[in-house]
Amino acid sequence: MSLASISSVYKGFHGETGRSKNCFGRGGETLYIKVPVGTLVKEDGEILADLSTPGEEFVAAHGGAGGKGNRFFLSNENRAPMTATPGEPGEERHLHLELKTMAHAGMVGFPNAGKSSLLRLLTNARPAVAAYPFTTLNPHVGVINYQDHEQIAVADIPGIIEGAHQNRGLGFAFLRHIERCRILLYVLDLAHPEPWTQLDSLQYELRQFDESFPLRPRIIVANKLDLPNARKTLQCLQEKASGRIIAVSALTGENAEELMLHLRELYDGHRPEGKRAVPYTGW
Ligand SMILES: Nc1nc2c(ncn2[C@@H]2O[C@H](COP(=O)(O)OP(=O)(O)OP(=O)(O)O)[C@@H](O)[C@H]2O)c(=O)[nH]1
Ligand SMILES: [Mg+2]
Repeated sequence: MSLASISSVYKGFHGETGRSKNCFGRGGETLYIKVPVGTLVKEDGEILADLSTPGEEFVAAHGGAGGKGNRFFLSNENRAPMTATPGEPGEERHLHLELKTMAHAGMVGFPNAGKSSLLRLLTNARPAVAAYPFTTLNPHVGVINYQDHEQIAVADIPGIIEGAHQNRGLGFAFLRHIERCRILLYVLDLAHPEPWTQLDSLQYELRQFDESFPLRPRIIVANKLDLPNARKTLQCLQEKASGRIIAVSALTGENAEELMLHLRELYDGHRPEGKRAVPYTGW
């Protein structure tokens, strides 16, 4: 992802004083910020602008009015004016620019569910994996490469817990990184005795953030299928949750292909009768 480019232009009247010296009226500079996708936030946290069109420009601070150069004072009476006036100071502002992650699919799940492990299995990304919660502190994006050269970008964000919308755990501000994801992967942990409660909590937290989240195409991914009691827990989960559940093991790679194919189906929007998505063979 390219970083924001910041450009500035002088605003003001350029002039000359005397015969040889150049001088600018002291007007400030107008700062233009060009970002891929991001949010400009004021120091007090107020969102100033949501820049959602890649490459959109935003005037972050206006330059002051320029001063008048000596040419301005040129007249019939005064053919060589030596006067110039200072301009006004420009606007000064401290802004934070938060860049949003862009991916086709976003993974949400409780800490330790195995989101980062899955991203490592499916893509070229290498986020840290560890047996403690909140290992992931920043979003990561990996790309799944399909045999027909189609690519699907998947984002892994820090874990969400119950009450995240009230700032529990790491809060749910990270959800803004998957705001633009068309597809959501709910990653559940089959080591949890009741993963369906995780699903309910996740859906609830997501709805608090954005009403449209629960309406997006989703895949329920039940991870850690390799664990001893996982299949029994999976059966209960299938009875309690609606929609297709894909059980996988990020550890052994079991059913990873099924997950990738289903993701591709959702990505393509539909699967024409009789035509299968192209399996991934790069691993
Ligand atoms: N047995 C087993 N362990 C797994 C599997 N997937 C992940 N783990 C383990 O679960 C722990 C957490 O995995 P992570 O991938 O870091 O989990 P996460 O969801 O990214 O966690 P946070 O970043 O804290 O939200 C690690 O010890 C992994 O080795 C799996 O399929 N089977
Ligand atoms: Mg992680």
